[in-house]
Amino acid sequence: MSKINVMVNGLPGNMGKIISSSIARDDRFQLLDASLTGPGIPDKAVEVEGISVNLALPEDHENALKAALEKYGSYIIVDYSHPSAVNPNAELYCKVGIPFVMGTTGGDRPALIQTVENSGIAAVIAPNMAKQIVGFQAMMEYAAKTFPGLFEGYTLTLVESHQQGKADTSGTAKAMVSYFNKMGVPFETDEIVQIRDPEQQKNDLGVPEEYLGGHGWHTYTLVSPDKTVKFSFTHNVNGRDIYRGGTADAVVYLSKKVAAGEKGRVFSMIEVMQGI
Ligand SMILES: NC(=O)C1=CN([C@@H]2O[C@H](COP(=O)(O)OP(=O)(O)OC[C@H]3O[C@@H](n4cnc5c(N)ncnc54)[C@H](OP(=O)(O)O)[C@@H]3O)[C@@H](O)[C@H]2O)C=CC1
Ligand SMILES: O=C(O)C1=N[C@H](C(=O)O)C[C@H](O)C1
Repeated sequence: MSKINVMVNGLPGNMGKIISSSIARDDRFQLLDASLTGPGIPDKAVEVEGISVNLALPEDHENALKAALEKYGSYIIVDYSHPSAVNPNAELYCKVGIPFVMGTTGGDRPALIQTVENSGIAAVIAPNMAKQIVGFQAMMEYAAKTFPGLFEGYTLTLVESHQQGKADTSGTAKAMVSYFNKMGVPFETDEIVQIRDPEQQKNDLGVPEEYLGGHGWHTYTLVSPDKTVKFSFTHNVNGRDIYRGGTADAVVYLSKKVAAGEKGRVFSMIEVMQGI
């Protein structure tokens, strides 16, 4: 079976490094020797598992995508870049005609979906590629659909902790808010409590020292109107390894959808995991 060509954008960032390495080591995929990077990156190339990956600055992004088409023919993009890049990168992918997996959070999410739906390509878009967290999301989606208003009158607190350099509020947390809203809890994403102070993370939360630079901790707490009942849901991720498997599954899934002729379609990670 021929390999799936994959361009990982967002090198030399945290996720760009870990995902490109994972793709390069997986014999289902061929990592492309080019990656779109950000304006602040001085390096011309980075080495990934023995592959010298050329880094294209924003002014060269379109040329880099087209050059990769010339060199590799078809390929799929995995984007783990920056919230500010979500919409412009997606617009460029759609303009050049490259299907993509968008792991980057933030940006204008309704506009992101509209861009793909108005295009001739397909995409997988998900704020969290960890399959177990996607499974939890699916449970929340089921509860919200099956028992709307379930937590009417309850109050929600949502606390998320990430590494100090994280550019945005947790996209995972924002996605979960919509399920609680459907279950009768009025809550706005600007009420999400973000913890970014390493000392607080280490001393108060108990984030292990070695993961202060890369973790994603989320706790959702619901308390009844008379305060006699409390529900708490927590998912704490240390490091970034957990995102590898879901990202690979999303690439394989999208490749099959492209081969089936899907155009103008956005797929979620729940659909990827259901294989539908
Ligand atoms: N879906 C999921 O499961 C997960 C999603 N994420 C998300 O992935 C994103 C990246 O996270 P992380 O790797 O930690 O962030 P980093 O800041 O470590 O890396 C981001 C990289 O992208 C570069 N960049 C900036 N603008 C562009 C652009 N227009 N095109 C390509 N690259 C660009 C940055 O360059 P510069 O330094 O110049 O800005 C930087 O090198 C975040 O949105 C995060 O929330 C993270 C983990 C899991
Ligand atoms: O920036 C991160 O690290 C993560 N970002 C994603 C998000 O914003 O939800 C997923 C995970 O929490 C890690």
